[in-house]
Amino acid sequence: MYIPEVKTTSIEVLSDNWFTLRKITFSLRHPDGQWGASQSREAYDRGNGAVILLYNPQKKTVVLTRQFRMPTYLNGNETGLLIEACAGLLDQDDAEACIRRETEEETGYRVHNVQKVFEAYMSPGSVTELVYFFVAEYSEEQRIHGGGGVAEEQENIEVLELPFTQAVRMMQTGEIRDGKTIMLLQYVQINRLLE
Ligand SMILES: Nc1nc2c(ncn2[C@@H]2O[C@H](COP(=O)(O)OP(=O)(O)O[C@H]3O[C@H](CO)[C@@H](O)[C@H](O)[C@@H]3O)[C@@H](O)[C@H]2O)c(=O)[nH]1
Ligand SMILES: [Mg+2]
Repeated sequence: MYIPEVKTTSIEVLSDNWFTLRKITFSLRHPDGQWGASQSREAYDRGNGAVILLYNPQKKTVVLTRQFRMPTYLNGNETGLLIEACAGLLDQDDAEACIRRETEEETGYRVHNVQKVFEAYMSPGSVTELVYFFVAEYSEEQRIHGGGGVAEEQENIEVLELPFTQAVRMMQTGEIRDGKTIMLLQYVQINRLLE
């Protein structure tokens, strides 16, 4: 594997509103030692994220959320509503602390053991974000409120508890079409956590 040397010649901030869009101009050194031509790439920095799938081995159910996602509304999702596993941006927290907080805010469950299963860049050509993936068992006793997200942020998150078999069907029909959610549902399938 050849690891290229990178020479960054400029970083321009194109937008710095809620998150930051930068244009980076750079060149890479080829295996023959020659520097390649200068190239530019835009990179959208919205920090890193974490996502969790809650599953109940007794009931064979999972907890998902439904919320309005403007970028999907702009691109073919007629209602803008998207079914997703609970997720959030890291802020200053580590990934596990973040996902515990988000789980409580969005779903109303206070989970005990959370297990990290993998991490992934979700859009590596354009978005810097690295997402940390977790699963956790949940039960009714762990429910401390109805969930719904942070009111001041107008999150309006609906909490869905579905039979796992139904969630799997919804991936096949396209009713579930969020990447991180599909990855976690498939993790549960492959590792037979609900059989
Ligand atoms: N005002 C304003 N608010 C924003 C903007 N972008 C996001 N927000 C708000 O910032 C909050 C972020 O909520 P989190 O729960 O921390 O993040 P998330 O939006 O659920 O993100 C998760 O899902 C994303 C999509 O799959 C992931 O990309 C992300 O990593 C994370 O997993 C939400 O209330 C969202 O509406 C913006 O441009 N302007
Ligand atoms: Mg969220």
